[in-house]
Amino acid sequence: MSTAESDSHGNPRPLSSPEYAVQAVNVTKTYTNGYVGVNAVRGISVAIPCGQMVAIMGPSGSGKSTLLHMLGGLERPTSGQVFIDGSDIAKYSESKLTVLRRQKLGFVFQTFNLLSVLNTIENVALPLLLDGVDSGNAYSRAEESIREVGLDHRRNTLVNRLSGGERQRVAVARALTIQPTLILADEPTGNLDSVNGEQLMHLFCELVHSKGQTVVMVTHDANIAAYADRMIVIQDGRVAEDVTVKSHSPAIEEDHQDSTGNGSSFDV
Ligand SMILES: Nc1ncnc2c1ncn2[C@@H]1O[C@H](COP(=O)(O)OP(=O)(O)OP(=O)(O)O)[C@@H](O)[C@H]1O
Repeated sequence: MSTAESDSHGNPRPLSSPEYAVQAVNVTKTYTNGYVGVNAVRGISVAIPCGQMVAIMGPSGSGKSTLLHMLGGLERPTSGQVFIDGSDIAKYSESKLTVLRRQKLGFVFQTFNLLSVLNTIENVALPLLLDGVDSGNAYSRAEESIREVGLDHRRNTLVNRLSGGERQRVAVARALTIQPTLILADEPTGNLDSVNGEQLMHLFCELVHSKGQTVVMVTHDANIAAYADRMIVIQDGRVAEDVTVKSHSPAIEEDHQDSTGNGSSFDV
Protein backbone atom coordinates (compact mmCIF):
# COMPACT_ATOMS: atom_id res chain seq x y z
CA MET A 1 0.00 0.00 0.00
CA SER A 2 1.35 3.45 -0.77
CA THR A 3 1.56 5.82 2.18
CA ALA A 4 2.78 9.38 2.60
CA GLU A 5 6.25 8.09 3.41
CA SER A 6 6.66 5.20 0.99
CA ASP A 7 5.55 4.06 -2.43
CA SER A 8 3.74 0.78 -3.18
CA HIS A 9 7.08 -1.04 -3.01
CA GLY A 10 7.85 0.41 0.41
CA ASN A 11 10.58 2.70 -0.93
CA PRO A 12 10.86 6.01 0.88
CA ARG A 13 9.69 8.96 -1.20
CA PRO A 14 10.41 12.62 -0.74
CA LEU A 15 7.75 14.56 1.09
CA SER A 16 5.59 16.80 -1.07
CA SER A 17 6.06 14.66 -4.16
CA PRO A 18 4.36 16.46 -7.10
CA GLU A 19 2.51 13.28 -8.11
CA TYR A 20 0.22 13.84 -5.15
CA ALA A 21 -2.71 16.24 -5.14
CA VAL A 22 -2.52 16.33 -1.34
CA GLN A 23 -0.53 14.58 1.36
CA ALA A 24 -1.18 14.51 5.08
CA VAL A 25 1.75 13.47 7.21
CA ASN A 26 0.94 12.34 10.74
CA VAL A 27 -1.75 14.98 11.23
CA THR A 28 -3.59 15.33 14.51
CA LYS A 29 -6.39 17.63 15.56
CA THR A 30 -7.43 18.25 19.13
CA TYR A 31 -10.39 20.52 19.78
CA THR A 32 -10.65 22.09 23.19
CA ASN A 33 -14.17 22.28 24.60
CA GLY A 34 -13.70 24.24 27.81
CA TYR A 35 -11.29 22.10 29.84
CA VAL A 36 -11.93 18.97 27.81
CA GLY A 37 -9.82 18.09 24.77
CA VAL A 38 -11.39 16.10 21.93
CA ASN A 39 -8.83 14.16 19.89
CA ALA A 40 -10.74 14.25 16.61
CA VAL A 41 -7.79 13.08 14.46
CA ARG A 42 -5.02 11.09 16.10
CA GLY A 43 -2.16 10.78 13.64
CA ILE A 44 -3.19 10.18 10.03
CA SER A 45 -0.84 9.91 7.05
CA VAL A 46 -2.38 9.65 3.60
CA ALA A 47 -1.01 10.47 0.17
CA ILE A 48 -3.61 11.06 -2.50
CA PRO A 49 -2.28 10.88 -6.07
CA CYS A 50 -3.47 13.27 -8.76
CA GLY A 51 -6.36 11.79 -10.74
CA GLN A 52 -7.79 9.64 -7.97
CA MET A 53 -11.31 9.59 -6.55
CA VAL A 54 -11.24 8.81 -2.84
CA ALA A 55 -14.15 8.10 -0.49
CA ILE A 56 -13.61 8.69 3.22
CA MET A 57 -16.00 6.60 5.29
CA GLY A 58 -16.43 5.73 8.95
CA PRO A 59 -18.80 6.09 11.88
CA SER A 60 -20.26 9.40 12.98
CA GLY A 61 -17.75 11.39 15.02
CA SER A 62 -14.75 9.38 13.79
CA GLY A 63 -12.98 12.46 12.39
CA LYS A 64 -13.83 12.32 8.67
CA SER A 65 -14.88 15.95 8.25
CA THR A 66 -12.03 17.17 10.42
CA LEU A 67 -9.55 15.34 8.18
CA LEU A 68 -11.22 16.73 5.03
CA HIS A 69 -11.09 20.26 6.46
CA MET A 70 -7.38 19.87 7.23
CA LEU A 71 -6.69 18.61 3.68
CA GLY A 72 -8.35 21.77 2.35
CA GLY A 73 -6.74 24.23 4.74
CA LEU A 74 -10.05 24.99 6.46
CA GLU A 75 -8.72 23.68 9.78
CA ARG A 76 -5.12 23.84 10.94
CA PRO A 77 -3.71 20.57 12.27
CA THR A 78 -2.67 20.55 15.93
CA SER A 79 0.45 18.74 14.70
CA GLY A 80 1.66 17.23 11.44
CA GLN A 81 1.91 18.53 7.89
CA VAL A 82 -0.38 18.88 4.89
CA PHE A 83 1.36 19.23 1.54
CA ILE A 84 -0.23 20.76 -1.55
CA ASP A 85 1.96 21.73 -4.51
CA GLY A 86 5.07 20.92 -2.53
CA SER A 87 4.36 23.27 0.37
CA ASP A 88 3.19 22.56 3.89
CA ILE A 89 -0.07 24.50 3.99
CA ALA A 90 -0.31 24.02 7.77
CA LYS A 91 2.33 26.75 7.94
CA TYR A 92 0.50 29.16 5.63
CA SER A 93 -0.86 32.48 6.87
CA GLU A 94 -4.64 32.91 6.73
CA SER A 95 -4.37 35.16 3.68
CA LYS A 96 -2.16 32.67 1.81
CA LEU A 97 -4.63 29.90 2.66
CA THR A 98 -7.50 32.01 1.33
CA VAL A 99 -5.72 32.46 -2.01
CA LEU A 100 -4.83 28.75 -2.21
CA ARG A 101 -8.43 27.74 -1.55
CA ARG A 102 -9.79 30.23 -4.07
CA GLN A 103 -7.36 29.30 -6.85
CA LYS A 104 -6.75 25.58 -6.47
CA LEU A 105 -9.42 23.92 -4.36
CA GLY A 106 -13.09 23.22 -5.00
CA PHE A 107 -15.30 22.70 -1.94
CA VAL A 108 -18.67 20.98 -2.07
CA PHE A 109 -20.04 21.11 1.46
CA GLN A 110 -23.53 20.85 2.94
CA THR A 111 -23.37 24.43 4.17
CA PHE A 112 -23.08 25.76 0.68
CA ASN A 113 -21.95 29.30 1.52
CA LEU A 114 -23.96 30.56 -1.43
CA LEU A 115 -24.93 34.22 -1.33
CA SER A 116 -28.72 34.41 -1.26
CA VAL A 117 -28.81 37.93 -2.73
CA LEU A 118 -27.10 36.64 -5.88
CA ASN A 119 -28.51 34.42 -8.60
CA THR A 120 -27.05 31.13 -9.79
CA ILE A 121 -24.62 32.48 -12.36
CA GLU A 122 -23.45 35.30 -10.10
CA ASN A 123 -22.68 32.81 -7.33
CA VAL A 124 -20.80 30.53 -9.71
CA ALA A 125 -18.78 33.36 -11.26
CA LEU A 126 -17.94 34.91 -7.90
CA PRO A 127 -14.69 33.02 -7.11
CA LEU A 128 -13.31 33.98 -10.53
CA LEU A 129 -14.33 37.62 -10.15
CA LEU A 130 -12.75 37.72 -6.68
CA ASP A 131 -9.60 36.37 -8.26
CA GLY A 132 -9.45 39.19 -10.79
CA VAL A 133 -10.69 37.30 -13.85
CA ASP A 134 -12.45 39.75 -16.20
CA SER A 135 -16.21 39.50 -16.06
CA GLY A 136 -16.72 38.30 -19.68
CA ASN A 137 -14.39 35.38 -19.14
CA ALA A 138 -15.71 34.68 -15.62
CA TYR A 139 -19.31 34.55 -16.81
CA SER A 140 -18.57 32.33 -19.80
CA ARG A 141 -16.68 29.86 -17.56
CA ALA A 142 -19.55 30.01 -15.07
CA GLU A 143 -22.03 29.23 -17.88
CA GLU A 144 -19.99 26.17 -18.78
CA SER A 145 -20.01 24.83 -15.18
CA ILE A 146 -23.74 25.52 -14.85
CA ARG A 147 -24.32 23.53 -18.03
CA GLU A 148 -22.20 20.67 -16.65
CA VAL A 149 -24.48 20.33 -13.64
CA GLY A 150 -27.65 20.73 -15.71
CA LEU A 151 -28.84 24.03 -14.26
CA ASP A 152 -29.02 26.28 -17.37
CA HIS A 153 -32.72 26.81 -16.79
CA ARG A 154 -31.96 28.26 -13.32
CA ARG A 155 -29.04 30.48 -14.31
CA ASN A 156 -30.84 33.73 -13.41
CA THR A 157 -32.76 32.46 -10.36
CA LEU A 158 -31.86 33.77 -6.92
CA VAL A 159 -30.35 30.87 -4.99
CA ASN A 160 -32.79 31.23 -2.10
CA ARG A 161 -35.56 30.32 -4.58
CA LEU A 162 -33.85 27.03 -5.49
CA SER A 163 -34.50 23.62 -3.98
CA GLY A 164 -31.90 22.01 -1.71
CA GLY A 165 -30.77 19.74 -4.55
CA GLU A 166 -30.49 22.64 -6.98
CA ARG A 167 -28.44 24.62 -4.46
CA GLN A 168 -26.19 21.61 -4.07
CA ARG A 169 -25.62 21.68 -7.83
CA VAL A 170 -24.88 25.42 -7.77
CA ALA A 171 -22.27 24.66 -5.10
CA VAL A 172 -20.81 21.96 -7.37
CA ALA A 173 -20.78 24.32 -10.37
CA ARG A 174 -19.06 26.98 -8.28
CA ALA A 175 -16.46 24.45 -7.14
CA LEU A 176 -15.82 23.38 -10.76
CA THR A 177 -15.60 26.84 -12.27
CA ILE A 178 -12.05 27.46 -11.06
CA GLN A 179 -11.03 24.07 -12.55
CA PRO A 180 -9.55 23.00 -9.22
CA THR A 181 -6.79 20.43 -9.02
CA LEU A 182 -8.42 19.08 -5.87
CA ILE A 183 -12.15 18.86 -5.11
CA LEU A 184 -13.13 18.23 -1.49
CA ALA A 185 -16.72 17.18 -0.92
CA ASP A 186 -18.56 16.47 2.34
CA GLU A 187 -21.64 14.30 1.71
CA PRO A 188 -21.92 15.75 -1.82
CA THR A 189 -25.07 13.81 -2.66
CA GLY A 190 -26.75 14.49 0.70
CA ASN A 191 -29.44 16.76 -0.78
CA LEU A 192 -29.84 14.97 -4.09
CA ASP A 193 -32.30 12.28 -5.09
CA SER A 194 -30.74 9.03 -6.26
CA VAL A 195 -30.83 9.96 -9.98
CA ASN A 196 -29.10 13.30 -9.48
CA GLY A 197 -26.75 11.75 -6.92
CA GLU A 198 -25.64 9.23 -9.52
CA GLN A 199 -25.24 11.94 -12.15
CA LEU A 200 -23.03 13.93 -9.79
CA MET A 201 -20.88 10.84 -9.28
CA HIS A 202 -20.62 10.38 -13.05
CA LEU A 203 -19.52 13.99 -13.35
CA PHE A 204 -16.88 13.48 -10.63
CA CYS A 205 -15.67 10.31 -12.42
CA GLU A 206 -15.39 12.27 -15.66
CA LEU A 207 -13.38 15.03 -13.95
CA VAL A 208 -11.05 12.49 -12.37
CA HIS A 209 -10.57 10.06 -15.21
CA SER A 210 -10.67 12.41 -18.20
CA LYS A 211 -9.36 15.66 -16.79
CA GLY A 212 -6.99 14.32 -14.12
CA GLN A 213 -8.63 16.25 -11.31
CA THR A 214 -8.72 14.69 -7.84
CA VAL A 215 -11.82 14.19 -5.72
CA VAL A 216 -11.83 13.43 -2.00
CA MET A 217 -15.32 12.98 -0.61
CA VAL A 218 -16.75 12.06 2.76
CA THR A 219 -19.81 9.86 2.48
CA HIS A 220 -21.91 7.52 4.59
CA ASP A 221 -23.45 6.03 1.46
CA ALA A 222 -21.86 2.78 0.26
CA ASN A 223 -23.47 3.21 -3.19
CA ILE A 224 -21.74 6.56 -3.59
CA ALA A 225 -18.45 5.25 -2.20
CA ALA A 226 -18.60 2.51 -4.82
CA TYR A 227 -17.77 5.11 -7.48
CA ALA A 228 -14.43 5.82 -5.81
CA ASP A 229 -11.07 4.33 -6.78
CA ARG A 230 -10.06 4.15 -3.16
CA MET A 231 -11.80 3.93 0.17
CA ILE A 232 -10.26 5.19 3.40
CA VAL A 233 -12.11 4.15 6.54
CA ILE A 234 -11.57 6.29 9.62
CA GLN A 235 -12.26 5.05 13.12
CA ASP A 236 -11.53 6.95 16.32
CA GLY A 237 -9.43 9.48 14.45
CA ARG A 238 -7.19 6.90 12.78
CA VAL A 239 -7.09 5.12 9.44
CA ALA A 240 -8.68 1.71 10.00
CA GLU A 241 -8.62 0.67 6.34
CA ASP A 242 -7.18 2.10 3.14
CA VAL A 243 -8.21 0.08 0.10
CA THR A 244 -7.82 0.79 -3.58
CA VAL A 245 -11.05 -0.66 -4.92
CA LYS A 246 -10.74 -0.06 -8.63
CA SER A 247 -8.85 1.84 -11.21
CA HIS A 248 -9.97 3.81 -14.25
CA SER A 249 -13.49 2.82 -15.34
CA PRO A 250 -13.98 3.72 -19.02
CA ALA A 251 -17.58 2.50 -18.88
CA ILE A 252 -18.45 5.38 -16.61
CA GLU A 253 -16.91 7.91 -18.98
CA GLU A 254 -18.80 6.47 -21.91
CA ASP A 255 -22.04 6.42 -19.93
CA HIS A 256 -21.58 10.03 -18.92
CA GLN A 257 -22.08 11.71 -22.28
CA ASP A 258 -25.67 12.61 -22.97
CA SER A 259 -27.25 12.89 -26.38
CA THR A 260 -26.39 16.59 -26.66
CA GLY A 261 -22.74 15.74 -26.13
CA ASN A 262 -22.42 18.52 -23.58
CA GLY A 263 -21.70 16.02 -20.83
CA SER A 264 -24.65 16.98 -18.64
CA SER A 265 -27.30 14.40 -17.99
CA PHE A 266 -28.72 15.67 -14.73
CA ASP A 267 -32.41 15.14 -14.18
CA VAL A 268 -33.85 18.64 -14.37
N1 LIG B 1 -15.30 22.67 16.07
C1 LIG B 1 -15.30 21.65 16.93
N2 LIG B 1 -15.14 21.87 18.25
C2 LIG B 1 -15.11 20.84 19.12
N3 LIG B 1 -15.23 19.54 18.77
C3 LIG B 1 -15.39 19.26 17.47
C4 LIG B 1 -15.44 20.30 16.49
N4 LIG B 1 -15.61 19.73 15.25
C5 LIG B 1 -15.67 18.40 15.48
N5 LIG B 1 -15.54 18.12 16.81
C6 LIG B 1 -15.53 16.79 17.43
O1 LIG B 1 -14.50 16.04 16.79
C7 LIG B 1 -14.93 14.69 16.58
C8 LIG B 1 -14.83 14.36 15.09
O2 LIG B 1 -15.81 15.17 14.41
P1 LIG B 1 -15.99 15.10 12.83
O3 LIG B 1 -17.03 16.10 12.48
O4 LIG B 1 -14.68 15.21 12.18
O5 LIG B 1 -16.54 13.62 12.67
P2 LIG B 1 -17.26 12.94 11.41
O6 LIG B 1 -16.67 11.59 11.30
O7 LIG B 1 -17.16 13.83 10.23
O8 LIG B 1 -18.76 12.86 11.92
P3 LIG B 1 -20.15 12.84 11.09
O9 LIG B 1 -20.12 11.62 10.23
O10 LIG B 1 -21.19 12.73 12.17
O11 LIG B 1 -20.24 14.13 10.32
C9 LIG B 1 -16.33 14.59 17.18
O12 LIG B 1 -16.22 14.10 18.49
C10 LIG B 1 -16.81 16.03 17.16
O13 LIG B 1 -17.74 16.25 18.19
